[in-house]
Amino acid sequence: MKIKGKAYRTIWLAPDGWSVEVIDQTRLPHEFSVIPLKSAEDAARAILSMQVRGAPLIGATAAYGLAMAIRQDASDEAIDKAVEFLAKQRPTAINLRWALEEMRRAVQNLPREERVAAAYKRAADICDEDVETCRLIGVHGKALIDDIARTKGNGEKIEVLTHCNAGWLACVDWGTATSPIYQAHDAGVPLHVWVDETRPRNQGASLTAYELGSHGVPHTIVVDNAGGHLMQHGKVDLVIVGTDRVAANGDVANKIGTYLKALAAKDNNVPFYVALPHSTIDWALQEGLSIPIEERSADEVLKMPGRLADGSVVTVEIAAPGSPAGNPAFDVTPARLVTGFITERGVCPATREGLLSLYPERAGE
Ligand SMILES: CSC[C@H]1O[C@H](OP(=O)(O)O)[C@H](O)[C@@H]1O
Repeated sequence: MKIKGKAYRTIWLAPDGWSVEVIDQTRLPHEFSVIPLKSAEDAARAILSMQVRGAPLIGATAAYGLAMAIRQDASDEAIDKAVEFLAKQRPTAINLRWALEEMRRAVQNLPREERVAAAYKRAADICDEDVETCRLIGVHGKALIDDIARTKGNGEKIEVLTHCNAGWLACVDWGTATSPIYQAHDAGVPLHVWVDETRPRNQGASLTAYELGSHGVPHTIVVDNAGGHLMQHGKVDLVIVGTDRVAANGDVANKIGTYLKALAAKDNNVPFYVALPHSTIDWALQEGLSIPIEERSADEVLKMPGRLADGSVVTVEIAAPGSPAGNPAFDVTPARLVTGFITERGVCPATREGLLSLYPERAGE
């Protein structure tokens, strides 16, 4: 997507042809900072610190991290070690493990001297595939928005609520939950987005609002606890969120607070859709409550970054000194609360049968 008229992806090969550059998302929205990643260790650090974040982008970053590791040592042992080192950085998004296994498959049967080129090719393809996959998610999601617009009638604005950031900053481009929004907006569909701030790291207020504002999409930041109220008062026509892992039965792991939004949507008969690429489906997992939920630092709850009037960015304490804090980073929304999935292959019910209708090659797994 474009920032100040310049088109960006979230990760790209540096001019040296072997390292990569990424946008440091911990500096947004106050500072647009591009940082180099020159090793698997750099990639791991960027993933853990959330300089890069979002399931597809975590996978893409790890793919290049592994390619850089293979450039250093293409032995089977080194590859296995680098895969496990990168995979352990964040446990919930299945895209991390998916991308690393895709990379391993791309090189494992090759002679060592061919592995570096094959690794960089697969990492580049993972990025290119993600861009097209997210574009297609937008195509199918826009059709859904068009249907709602027809039902709502007389050109009224479509009100969409989203949680966290499942935008182009969480992917290589387009985003998952935001791709339908961008494509509908660009097609002239009148819409407005309620942006959940998404405590504790405020990916909504800091990243989704930054994205939508840069693209000219009308939006309003709201506190996480406002969503139910907005739905109760008929101010939400559709909820679209992203996901970090979908179990084979349709249960959805996503940013903490998603489950509560889904409960409010169910109670108010608001359609609740989850946008995802194929790489986010965990076909080996039969239900969602066994999805590992990342527990992050208490400091993310107890402290918050902000910009002072002089433009400097500081971190301030926002809680009672000495109080402990819990920080589960994700929750699991049962499939029964999900209206449907928006994927690159189309829209389906949030069931195993629904997923298999779009991915029949997975039957029998
Ligand atoms: C398209 S994946 C976006 C997904 O990732 C976010 O988590 P995090 O910011 O911690 O990486 C959030 O769950 C989004 O829905």
